[in-house]
Amino acid sequence: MSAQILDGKATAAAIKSELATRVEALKSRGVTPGLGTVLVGDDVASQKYVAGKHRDCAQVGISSIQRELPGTATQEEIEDVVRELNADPGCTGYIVQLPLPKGIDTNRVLELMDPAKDADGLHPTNLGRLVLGEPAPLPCTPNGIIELLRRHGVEIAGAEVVVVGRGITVGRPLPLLLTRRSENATVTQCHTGTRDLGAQLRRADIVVAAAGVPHLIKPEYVKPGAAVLDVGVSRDESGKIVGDVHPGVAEVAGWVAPNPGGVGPMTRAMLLSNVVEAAERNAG
Ligand SMILES: Nc1nc(=O)c2c([nH]1)NC[C@@H]1CN(c3ccc(C(=O)N[C@@H](CCC(=O)O)C(=O)O)cc3)C=[N+]21
Repeated sequence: MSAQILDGKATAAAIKSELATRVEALKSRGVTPGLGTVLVGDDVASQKYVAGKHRDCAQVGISSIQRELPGTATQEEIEDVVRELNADPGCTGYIVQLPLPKGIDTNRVLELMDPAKDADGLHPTNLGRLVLGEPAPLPCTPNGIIELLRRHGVEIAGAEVVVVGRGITVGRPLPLLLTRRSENATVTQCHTGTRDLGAQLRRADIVVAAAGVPHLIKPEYVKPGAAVLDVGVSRDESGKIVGDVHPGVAEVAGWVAPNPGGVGPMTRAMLLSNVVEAAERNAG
């Protein structure tokens, strides 16, 4: 028996069509949401991601603001672009595509962003608001994971969730979202220092693999029927994406989020959602 698919591509398409309706309503009130991207350097993967985000914007009716700087850009030049987008009334929200080139102080750039325009939900002020339970734009990948589970009817309340990874974009913030009263999951956070990963994973109703270690999650670690979401993006010699979840897991799990086609498209949909929400908030 093979697992059912948590279809991120189809779910993201449904969310985008809902967002398009909300954008139309905003436009009839004279407001057009705008998403800005700041891309520094010529990393091919980053260029592809950013291009994808602007394609998404076009589908939903959000206007795109693209800023590109060469890999030789200085700290001051990057910060000037951030200040410019902070001041631009046409820019509802924006992201600084990560990673930034070596030698750039990334945290200094991110802290300079206007938290109200933080489409990633990763500004220190907004992460702080998440801890405090105050309204704020939510981190896109964790929010996308919850939305993907919810829209497939996977029960989160009362579930034992094991999150593998402690990165800033997924592993660290995801447990904060899952343990809110509105989600009510019980969460264990594992990482490369976890003594017996298999023992932790075998208890899990939901596994989120965000460690960036190819095929870390083996079939024998997975409880039959569990939901397993693969957020790992490593690449093999030919440049193909290799996830954190071993392909054999699909024979044991009840649900799997494939990679690609699972969490990635949801991340992009939640980015658009943060921009539309910010525009609605501004419109009053
Ligand atoms: N400030 C910032 N915010 C980010 O959100 C951010 C970032 N920097 N830097 C890089 C990572 C990576 N990331 C992805 C989002 C979607 C897919 C995605 O949609 N992937 C497709 C496939 C894409 C392919 O085949 O290459 C999928 O999973 O089906 C992938 C990767 C966002 N990131």
